[in-house]
Amino acid sequence: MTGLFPRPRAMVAPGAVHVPEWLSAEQQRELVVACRAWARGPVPLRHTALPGGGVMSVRTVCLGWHWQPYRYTRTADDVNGAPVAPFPQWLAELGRAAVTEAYGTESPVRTYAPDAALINFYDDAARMGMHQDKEERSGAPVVSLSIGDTCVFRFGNTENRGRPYTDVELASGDLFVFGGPSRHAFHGVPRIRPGTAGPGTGMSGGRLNLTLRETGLGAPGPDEARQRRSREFPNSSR
Ligand SMILES: O=C(O)CCC(=O)C(=O)O
Ligand SMILES: [Fe+2]
Repeated sequence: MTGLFPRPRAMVAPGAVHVPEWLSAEQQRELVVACRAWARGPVPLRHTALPGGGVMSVRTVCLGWHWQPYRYTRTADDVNGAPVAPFPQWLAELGRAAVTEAYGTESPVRTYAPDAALINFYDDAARMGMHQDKEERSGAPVVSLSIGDTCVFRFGNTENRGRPYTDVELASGDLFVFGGPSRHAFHGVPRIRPGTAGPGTGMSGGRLNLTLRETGLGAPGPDEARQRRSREFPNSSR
């Protein structure tokens, strides 16, 4: 929702860009509908079990690759063993548009090809501790889209969970992209601000966040396939 005061676009750290109100109201509603369908399965929205025995307060479902602490798999072995839902082409295109918005058309990340998404649902009490997104082998940026209640998003440094960090209010429709020198910055969500979402999202409460990532784990790309062919058929010109 457009507030009383415009919230300016900001470079929070080198490579970390906050673009307020990037998604239109219609895009937000469409994403909410899509997330509802993904939350129904084949893998349900669940509190991720942590190695120490606890569970995360956030509920999560994945696309493309299933994330569990601390790896990606094609099946949700810590939930119901089902294959993870596919990562749709339209979401990859939205991810490319987000990266172009953050870094400009001249940026080499025009080739951004996200193949995994974590869809996180936060109720009023949910939080996410400071962590790095580091199970990906690709150095490509992470694209984060927020819908529903505003949260405090803490964006820190690449060394440790503590200061220096910057607290950013992520509201419905906001885009946050972190790549380059900020790709492995610690970040987390210390607080949700209940009841702050506008009425137009189709959500009755809580906060939805989608992070899109390039895992670097997928099927071999053209270069890899070509190298393999030339190993197998050394006289081939391809
Ligand atoms: O909810 C957010 O804004 C951050 C989510 C996040 O950091 C993650 O899923 O790894
Ligand atoms: Fe993260």
